[in-house]
Amino acid sequence: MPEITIRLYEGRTDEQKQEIVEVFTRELSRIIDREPDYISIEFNEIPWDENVPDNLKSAQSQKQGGEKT
Ligand SMILES: O=C(O)/C=C/C=C(\O)C(=O)O
Repeated sequence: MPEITIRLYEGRTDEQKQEIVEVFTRELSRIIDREPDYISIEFNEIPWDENVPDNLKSAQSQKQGGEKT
């Protein structure tokens, strides 16, 4: 079965992951002409390191700030 494994930093939102699943499933299905039900997407969430992007750091700060109020 076609399977995609995506490495992502921890902290990506459920909405982002859902969109990734929808887009990658749709596009792989289209490209290989295979029903979407056969396609599997796995997320491999990795700890932050020195390369974590600023937009993810900002999103986490805003989220934590929002949780405190
Ligand atoms: O380098 C990796 O294996 C993974 C990187 C992940 C990101 O860049 C991200 O989640 O933005």
